[in-house]
Amino acid sequence: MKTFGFKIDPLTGEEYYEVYLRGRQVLNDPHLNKGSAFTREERLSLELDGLLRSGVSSMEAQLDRSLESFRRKPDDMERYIFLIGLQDRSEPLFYRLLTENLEEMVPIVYTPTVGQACLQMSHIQRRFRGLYITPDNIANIDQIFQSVSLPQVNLIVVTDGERILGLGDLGSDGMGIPVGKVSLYVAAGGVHPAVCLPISLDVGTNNPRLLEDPLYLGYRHPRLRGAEYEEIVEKFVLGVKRNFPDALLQWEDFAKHTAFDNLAKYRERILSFNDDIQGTGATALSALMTAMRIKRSRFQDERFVVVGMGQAGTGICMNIRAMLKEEGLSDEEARRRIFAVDMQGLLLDDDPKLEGPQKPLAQRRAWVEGWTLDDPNRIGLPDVVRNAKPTVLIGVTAQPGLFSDAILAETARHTERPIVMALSNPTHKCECTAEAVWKATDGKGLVATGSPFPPLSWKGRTLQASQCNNMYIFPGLGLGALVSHASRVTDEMILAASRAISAMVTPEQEAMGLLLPEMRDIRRVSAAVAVAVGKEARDAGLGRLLDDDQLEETVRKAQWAPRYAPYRPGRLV
Ligand SMILES: O=C([O-])CC(=O)C(=O)O
Ligand SMILES: [Mg+2]
Repeated sequence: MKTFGFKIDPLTGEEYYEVYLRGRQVLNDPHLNKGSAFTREERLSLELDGLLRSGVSSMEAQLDRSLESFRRKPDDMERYIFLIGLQDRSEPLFYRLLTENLEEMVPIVYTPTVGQACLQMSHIQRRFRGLYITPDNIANIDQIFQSVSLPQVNLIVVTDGERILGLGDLGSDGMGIPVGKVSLYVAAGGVHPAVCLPISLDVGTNNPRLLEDPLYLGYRHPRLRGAEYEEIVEKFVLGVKRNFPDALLQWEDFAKHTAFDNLAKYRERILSFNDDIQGTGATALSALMTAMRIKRSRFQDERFVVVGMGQAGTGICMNIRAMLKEEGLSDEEARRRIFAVDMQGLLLDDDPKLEGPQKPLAQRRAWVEGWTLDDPNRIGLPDVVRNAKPTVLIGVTAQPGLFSDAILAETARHTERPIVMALSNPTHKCECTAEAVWKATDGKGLVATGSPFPPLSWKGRTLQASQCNNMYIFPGLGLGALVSHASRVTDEMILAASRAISAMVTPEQEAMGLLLPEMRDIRRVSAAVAVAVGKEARDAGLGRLLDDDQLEETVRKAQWAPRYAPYRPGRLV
């Protein structure tokens, strides 16, 4: 049942919501509730008289009150619970507070605190948000989708919870992630909250801690695998296509194999992308593009060590390879510059366990013949760093401390300005701290991390690490694909997004070592990404035929600024 619709008064041109609820139902709907800010007229017409205290607050006064409550909370988890509570009471107020305090609040509703929240989700759960699809209810998917009260659905973020950040299988406790991603779609991208739907595809969990926890709220069953798993995903995707034909689907925090399989299987069939492979890969590429500009270097002048061949690591390697080839290198020349390391050590071309996407990334055995090794049977990270002399070190392993002081010092011996990207989330999974890189490089290292780190004063300068997080990509990518009516998300659109982000880093920011724009500019960044994506979609014949100015105007208008719309009572349904 729809609770409201977007309307324009033909007489005055006024935009308003036509509201189909009355009384306490209005107050219980987070899209509609304005709390003490309902005007006297709305209080009468929507039957709220007597349900609210007499005073009428402005949104500004409500923001002051909310900020006061937020800052009174003793720790980040309590701040998270407070903000989710506010989101459940009033979305416009929550989003206004979030957009006005991005740097303070994004680390709470998103990485890293959202990770802590997911670890405890069944213990801190308040209201439920979005949809929970399980093997028990998949047969009713049409009914479930039809019951969504949003006026329309354009954006879906779905997880099956098997690889939540670097925290592993959290079952449907992982729903915090799609919820957090939607919060950033709205706050950073400007997508309207009433078109966004987070979904948990809850196919069970293999996490014994959850299966044994009496408070666990998910589908209490070992994970579906193989054909059973594929069938539920297929039914889910078909259900999305039938019920929300204009929606973009974002795959989030699946385990590696299902992430690659689902992306390959569905990217041509439904407008979709995988945030962890493509989003993280594209943000890392942006950061590298900026680093090349700072160092006045080219990709072909660098040697890249990438540790952790999961989704992000593979996506990053594929992007680096694409750039090397764009600079004119052959396949073999590109291969020589990328050292991909996983569980087994350096990937080598004669390894029978190599997976499909890893094959072009493996080093030739003959090329490493002369290397000095700690153990002749395995080429570990220290061996790679000592012999390959990387200029770029990228970690996506969820192994804290992997980039030890010794590894950083060895890297710094061979290059003055190493680029170090410790991308695992949340903070306690990071391969190294930003400070450790600066210490090892006398403040010269260029650093990006997945979770935020504080700046550091170093010999009279302020050094900053960029938060290399897919939040720079996905909100604008989604917005651009949607407003340009793209039929699918191509690699070229994502590359255009990477370039747009890097182009926004100013020379002053570069001087501080920043590789990505600052978070306070994220809405502008998302707009630039959306425009770049829309242009690429148009030029490839996959999107609307708008000229550049029209595209910019469309994106500008699409970005919702959180505020209360005026309400008028609609006929009750
Ligand atoms: O959510 C984040 O902060 C980045 C991300 O996608 C992940 O780590 O899986
Ligand atoms: Mg993710």
